[in-house]
Amino acid sequence: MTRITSVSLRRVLDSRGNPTVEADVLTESGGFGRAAAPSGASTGEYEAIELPPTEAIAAARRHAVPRLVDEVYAGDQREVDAALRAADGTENFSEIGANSAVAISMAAAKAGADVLGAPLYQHLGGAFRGDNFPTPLGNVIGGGEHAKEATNIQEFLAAPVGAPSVSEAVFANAKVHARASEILDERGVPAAKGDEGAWAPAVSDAEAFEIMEEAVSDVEDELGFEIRFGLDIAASEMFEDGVYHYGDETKTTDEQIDYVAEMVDEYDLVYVEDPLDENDYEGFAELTDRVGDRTLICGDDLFVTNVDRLQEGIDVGAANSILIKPNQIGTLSDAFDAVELASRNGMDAVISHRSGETEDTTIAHLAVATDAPFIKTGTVQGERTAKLNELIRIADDAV
Ligand SMILES: C=C(OP(=O)(O)O)C(=O)O
Ligand SMILES: [Mg+2]
Repeated sequence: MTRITSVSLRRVLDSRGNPTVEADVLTESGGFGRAAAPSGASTGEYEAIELPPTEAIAAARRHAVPRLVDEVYAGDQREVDAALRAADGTENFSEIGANSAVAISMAAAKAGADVLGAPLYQHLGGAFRGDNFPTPLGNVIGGGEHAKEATNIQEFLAAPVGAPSVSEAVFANAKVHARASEILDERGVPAAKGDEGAWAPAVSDAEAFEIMEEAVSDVEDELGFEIRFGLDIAASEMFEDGVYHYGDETKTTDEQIDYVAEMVDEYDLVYVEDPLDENDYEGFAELTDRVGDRTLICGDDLFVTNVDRLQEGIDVGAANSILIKPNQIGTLSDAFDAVELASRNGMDAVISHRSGETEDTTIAHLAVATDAPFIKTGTVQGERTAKLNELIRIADDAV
């Protein structure tokens, strides 16, 4: 029933106005799935290769589509993803593009779910999924590669850890975002928005910490449940010539570790992503050793959703959490392998969007399917609310 009968690929717009790859997968019994590849700006050095969409589409039509159509069952995700890997023939999807691969992989999963009449999270995660929901990490203030002339730290993320439901968590983050805007106004600081819809004011990181603390605590008082915050430092983007650049100032690796450890304690941070350069496993391990008992130290550019890099990290205790971005590795099977390796080693897997997104909602289902403790998918703005609203629908069982 789930035999694939057609795979079509096209260029569509992403949230930055760039073209990206969208895939439609049809099965013999009329199952249909559609998915689009997201795209990063602060991409990790070791990510799978994103090709220009026109090239990725042409290569996938030539190499992948003939291996899928009439050959593979959409209901068998491992078979779909193995066909994509075989069609590509490289380690990093440089032949057909991780953008074509991930779009097809996710579209096939949706087509498989459609045939079974099951919601995607259940098709991917099994019948017992759907009772636990991830806490959304909401990007409230940011800069780095996502906004010019704003903070050095890429993302200040609200984390409504005490929210009684996913819906209340989603609305809490929106309130923190709105409160941060009021505080910026009170301080006379104008703020545009960055790629993910976070405020991108020209303030120092120190001031952003203060604003976050105030916004989070005001909304916590108003709503009556615990809200904390966290960071994506995206430190690889700051690391040049052996030091971390904060505007005109620099920090050595030891100073960076001290700084992050101090911020964890001063602000009771619940989550810190990419605090150090993507090649610095030892630095990650030292920081995790210092503060890993009270916060999540998460590897994004460090691990790039790749089981080999994750295993290296596990071997040295480099983090206690991994960020999962399916397009960093190219297929859902590879992303699941990374989640499973993390969980077998007592690490949390956090599911994430990219800074360039579409209205695709696959990651909301992936987070529920994998029982993720957190999902990072923005706070406001259509391509972010698409995922957040999908989480609310899943919780409401109305998908
Ligand atoms: C979402 C992120 O940004 P990008 O997609 O630009 O890598 C991130 O770094 O976690
Ligand atoms: Mg990151």
